[in-house]
Amino acid sequence: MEGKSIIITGGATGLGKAMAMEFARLGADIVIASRNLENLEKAAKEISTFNNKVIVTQTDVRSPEQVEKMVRRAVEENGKIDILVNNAAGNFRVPSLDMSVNAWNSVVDIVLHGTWYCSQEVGRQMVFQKTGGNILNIGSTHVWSGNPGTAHSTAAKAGVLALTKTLAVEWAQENIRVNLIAPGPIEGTGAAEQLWSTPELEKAVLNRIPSGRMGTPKEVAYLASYLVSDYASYVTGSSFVIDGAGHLNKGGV
Ligand SMILES: CCCCCCCCC/C=C/C(=O)SCCNC(=O)CCNC(=O)[C@H](O)C(C)(C)COP(=O)(O)OP(=O)(O)OC[C@H]1O[C@@H](n2cnc3c(N)ncnc32)[C@H](O)[C@@H]1OP(=O)(O)O
Ligand SMILES: NC(=O)C1=CN([C@@H]2O[C@H](COP(=O)(O)OP(=O)(O)OC[C@H]3O[C@@H](n4cnc5c(N)ncnc54)[C@H](OP(=O)(O)O)[C@@H]3O)[C@@H](O)[C@H]2O)C=CC1
Repeated sequence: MEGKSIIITGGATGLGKAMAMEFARLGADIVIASRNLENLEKAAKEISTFNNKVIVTQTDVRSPEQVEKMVRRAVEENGKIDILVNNAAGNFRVPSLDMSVNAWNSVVDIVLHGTWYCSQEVGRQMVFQKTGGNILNIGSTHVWSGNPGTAHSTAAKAGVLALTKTLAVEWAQENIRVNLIAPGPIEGTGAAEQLWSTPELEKAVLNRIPSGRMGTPKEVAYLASYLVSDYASYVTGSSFVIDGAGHLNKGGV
């Protein structure tokens, strides 16, 4: 990945930071973008231990203007963009019948609209560069299984899956690959804080996973590294589940 210029939204925490660390270890230059500047600067210090270039840009992906600024900054600093990882997301548990309009909008705006704004802006830049490139979206297994209490996130991630396939087909002629990783529950992340914060919930989540444990952020970062690298040069429009078989029937009677 030496010389590759990679933007990771939500790259200061959780899975985004794990991907940023692994891509940096492999030699890439990293741009991390999210809202909390303190988190961004703290993460940048850690990511830059690999002696590569790390840029932070305070960005709310819900704002097309801020996304445009993020892309401009990345190009100013690194001369181009090779890879975008749409990882920023919001989620919380709320029964569908109690969900306010703002609650629905806040999650759909981050997950679906944010992914679209970033993809379109970066896609335009990649076409302008005539270099091709690739986009990796972070989805979720609950798109297929459903997940009571997170209707906003489930619906938005389903939109991201459909967008992945559509852009893969539309942009293949531009040599832009678009893929998606669908993680199941991963330990030590923002999802853990939002979705299984009590021991009872954690036990219930664990009980559904045939492998008997949650995934780690590093395991997701390894899969991401493959997908954004040239090893995956013929892989586009695909989604990859990483969940210890959690989306399958656990078996037994
Ligand atoms: C389990 C099996 C696993 C199954 C497998 C695992 C699947 C996991 C899939 C996906 C996982 C993830 O995405 S995990 C990602 C976790 N990380 C995050 O969420 C980090 C980012 N989150 C955030 O910034 C916030 O939580 C978020 C609310 C989304 C956005 O913040 P904002 O400041 O923009 O929004 P706010 O103004 O605070 O709130 C907007 C509205 O939402 C409402 N709202 C906010 N939190 C609420 C809550 N807990 N319950 C009800 N309503 C809430 C507020 O009251 C507002 O509505 P009104 O009062 O009406 O105005
Ligand atoms: N961890 C898990 O078990 C699973 C995670 N996923 C997906 O993995 C990805 C990472 O989640 P995870 O690491 O758990 O969660 P985190 O909460 O650690 O990461 C979410 C990141 O998104 C950023 N973000 C949120 N809203 C915005 C916004 N409006 N603009 C820019 N950045 C924003 C946050 O930073 P800030 O608040 O500073 O803006 C934060 O860094 C998400 O796409 C999530 O849906 C999917 C399935 C399971």
